[in-house]
Amino acid sequence: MSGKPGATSEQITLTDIDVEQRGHDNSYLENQIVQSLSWKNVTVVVPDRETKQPKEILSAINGEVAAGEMLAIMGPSGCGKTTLLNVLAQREASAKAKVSATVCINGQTPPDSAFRRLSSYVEADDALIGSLTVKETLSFAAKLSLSGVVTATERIRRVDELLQSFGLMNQANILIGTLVRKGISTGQKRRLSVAAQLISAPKILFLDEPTSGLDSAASYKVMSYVRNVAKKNKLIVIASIHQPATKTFELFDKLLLLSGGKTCYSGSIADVKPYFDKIGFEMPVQTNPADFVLDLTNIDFESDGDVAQGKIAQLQEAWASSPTALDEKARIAAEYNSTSEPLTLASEPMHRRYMTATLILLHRSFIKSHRDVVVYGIRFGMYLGLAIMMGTVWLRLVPIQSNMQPFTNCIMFGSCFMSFMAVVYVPAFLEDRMVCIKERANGMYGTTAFLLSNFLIGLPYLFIIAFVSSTFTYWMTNFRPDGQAFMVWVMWMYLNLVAAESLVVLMSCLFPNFVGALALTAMANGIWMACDGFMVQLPALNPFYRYVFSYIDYQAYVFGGLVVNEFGYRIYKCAETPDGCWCQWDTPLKSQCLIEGVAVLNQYGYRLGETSKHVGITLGIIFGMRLMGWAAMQWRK
Ligand SMILES: Nc1ncnc2c1ncn2[C@@H]1O[C@H](COP(=O)(O)OP(=O)(O)OP(=O)(O)O)[C@@H](O)[C@H]1O
Repeated sequence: MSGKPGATSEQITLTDIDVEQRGHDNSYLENQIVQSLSWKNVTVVVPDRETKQPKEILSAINGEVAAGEMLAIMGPSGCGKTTLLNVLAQREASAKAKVSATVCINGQTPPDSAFRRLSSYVEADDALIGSLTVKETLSFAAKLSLSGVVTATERIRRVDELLQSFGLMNQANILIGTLVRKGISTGQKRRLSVAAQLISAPKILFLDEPTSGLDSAASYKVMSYVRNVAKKNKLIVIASIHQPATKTFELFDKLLLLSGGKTCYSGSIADVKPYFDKIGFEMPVQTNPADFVLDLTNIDFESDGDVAQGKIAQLQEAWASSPTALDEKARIAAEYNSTSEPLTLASEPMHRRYMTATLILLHRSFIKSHRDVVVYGIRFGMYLGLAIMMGTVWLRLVPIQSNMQPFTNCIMFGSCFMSFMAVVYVPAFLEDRMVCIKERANGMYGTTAFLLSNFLIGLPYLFIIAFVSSTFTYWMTNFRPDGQAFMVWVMWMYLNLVAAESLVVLMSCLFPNFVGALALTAMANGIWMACDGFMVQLPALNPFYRYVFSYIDYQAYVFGGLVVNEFGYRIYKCAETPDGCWCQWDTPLKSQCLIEGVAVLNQYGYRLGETSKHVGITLGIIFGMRLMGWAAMQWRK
């Protein structure tokens, strides 16, 4: 973005007090800072997907919106609406895009941080936590953006005001809805998404397709709530919108119509018809103006491509040379030239207070974790079922030679399957991640607070799962009957679950879509299972798998730890034969027809006395996976 050196007029300073002082008489939402938002020469060039040559997807777009006005950005699919909205909101326009643009508030180009404090962006798809109620959603948004900035009483007042303003008072205590529990309607979710972004009192609101997926009645309702709030508080609203009904279209004050990345109209809604009549595209009476302009600019379904392109070029040229366009350009330039003080921001960016944010997120995750069965409930049930199944399949094994292999198999099955079943966590983590991405982009908190709270909230639940499931498997199977040995078993199972969940988090951060994350986690589990030393003992493992995977295979350390726990300190009876006794392994106790379990450890290459080292390595692997997950989320910013 281009900046402007040496400016002179009123300086915009947004302090904490500034945020708080919005009246106890007036609404806190009231905008007394931003008089106008304008932009000139917004041009975006991307390397074309096929030819790799530079391709202009937005060309020299100008526009302006005053306080209290709502602007609709419209045009056929692919005309550049979202790209423009992203540029105006100072977000990444498109992958590898080169952006040249001047975006001004009151004629000044504010620093990015000031711009972010003054604006909020509501994305096309709602990212809400389904297990929270409507009121809780707003309360957490308030805590995350305003803790330490306004008092708790003021936060509650803001939440109530927003519930009232968006017609959500009657739904305040209703859950938003999860995969297994129906909640509020799609239109109510949209209103809630907008309301949640208003809690920090932005002066400019960007809405990406706020009515997508809604019928015309619900679309009208959403936009009329937005309009009422915007008018009452003099907010600027800029929304990209598809095919609104006449009533919804008329809620807007201005239209910016794009086609092929260029402007075909920019101005008031009231002037749409006169303008198009004047340039020779007469709008029939009783026609929805939104439908009319979209039909005019959409050439996707035209049979004669050259004629259609010619029509679009005619519309673009007509606009570029129109007196209205030239006036608008001159006005924006004059406003830009008349001011010069740089904008400053007095307070620290909110996400710096990550300890506070971590605690608030922990509280929110706690509510989600016990209300939403998908998070831990389903896993608890599955692990319990698996534990009982294992306990009954390998029921009451006595310590005799012929049961040494079944004991080993049970350890292998338990450690691998416990890890594998963590894939059930993928959808819950992806929901949280999506919410985090949006809240982070609006400056509410950072990746560290999110991943730290996500890690901490899992620890007690995973311990409960490990303890309860181990209680069934361990005692029903008849592993070494010793309280301390049981607790060592629980510890390894716990580490296994924490590592498995860390793997899910890493894969979901690297490939944040359901199928991708699921497939990769399953594949990684397959590799860990194959290289954990049971299928092929480590000395015999192919060097590639041995050196690339086996040393970072947490399942290998878990399997080894459990095998040592069972066989390191137990004696088994050899098989009785008609000739007396047959021992599979020679150990010092052979003369007594007994085998020391250590023989099994020798077979697998495990040694006693390495538990602490292996616990340390497993903790290191867990830490490494979490760190890589963090890096992946930061990298995808
Ligand atoms: N790397 C690229 N190579 C070629 N074209 C690209 C590239 N990146 C973006 N585009 C094009 O830029 C245009 C603008 O995309 P954008 O998402 O802003 O459109 P839109 O109007 O919001 O579309 P929709 O209404 O369908 O969401 C699209 O036609 C898109 O195909």
